[in-house]
Amino acid sequence: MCEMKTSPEPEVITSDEMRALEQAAISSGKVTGLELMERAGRGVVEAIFEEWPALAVGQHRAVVLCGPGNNGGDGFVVARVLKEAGWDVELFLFGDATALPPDAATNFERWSAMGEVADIKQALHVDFDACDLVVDALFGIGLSRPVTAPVLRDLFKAVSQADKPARVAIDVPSGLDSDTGLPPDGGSALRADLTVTFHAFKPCHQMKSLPGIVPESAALARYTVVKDIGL
Ligand SMILES: NC(=O)C1=CN([C@@H]2O[C@H](COP(=O)(O)OP(=O)(O)OC[C@H]3O[C@@H](n4cnc5c(N)ncnc54)[C@H](O)[C@@H]3O)[C@@H](O)[C@H]2O)[C@H](O)CC1
Ligand SMILES: [K+]
Repeated sequence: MCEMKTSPEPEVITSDEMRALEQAAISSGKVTGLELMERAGRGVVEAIFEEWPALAVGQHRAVVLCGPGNNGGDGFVVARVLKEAGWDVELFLFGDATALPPDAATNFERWSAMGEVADIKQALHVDFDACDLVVDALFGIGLSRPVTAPVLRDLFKAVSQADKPARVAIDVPSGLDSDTGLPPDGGSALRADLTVTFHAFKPCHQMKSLPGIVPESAALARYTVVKDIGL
């Protein structure tokens, strides 16, 4: 069952509509992509503390999984904000840090000044049941093909099967197409307990079930919340 915590009239927009809104705001000079990313990352942390108030106090352990695009960029912001709050944060990157898009690269640098960036393969050695939080910043609305990389398939299974950690997806549970809510061509998808999306719901957040998805990679988000990023 996928519930959406929403205002009376939940707005739903497509990923193309979201990109157009972001681009218009940036082109108008109203805001920069970097500022939108900062607001997004801070909105994710806010949503985490609202959903799990116990995490808002004291020290906890987070694992942040970053991808090669701006969804990963949001993950670098989340990692930095949690570290600044006194958390123990481990960050793993899937992709080439030198090929990150500009805003993500800036946040890669900001994170690198305070913490390590390990290769995603190292995340397979993490005991996820010793973590309080796993942040999925691998893919958002830019997923363009099935997730088939073996390291990601193995990682998705390990995270999905862990009992302890709160699993939070940034924007979209990775591996799902944000407009269909399904993994393209039977690729893998990462389970989320909470998805934090921005400005408005996307069609994937309405999915009641994921027909045909491989059970152990069930990606159905229990809850989706929308955070305003000032668009
Ligand atoms: N645009 C903005 O100002 C903001 C965006 N936000 C966040 O950005 C993502 C969308 O970022 P984008 O770079 O367009 O896409 P992704 O990060 O989701 O992924 C693209 C990246 O991943 C590669 N890729 C796609 N599919 C696969 C695959 N199956 N296997 C391997 N690699 C894949 C692709 O080649 C790209 O390199 C959005 O969701 C938000 O999280 C901010 O939140 C707000 C500002
Ligand atoms: K994600």
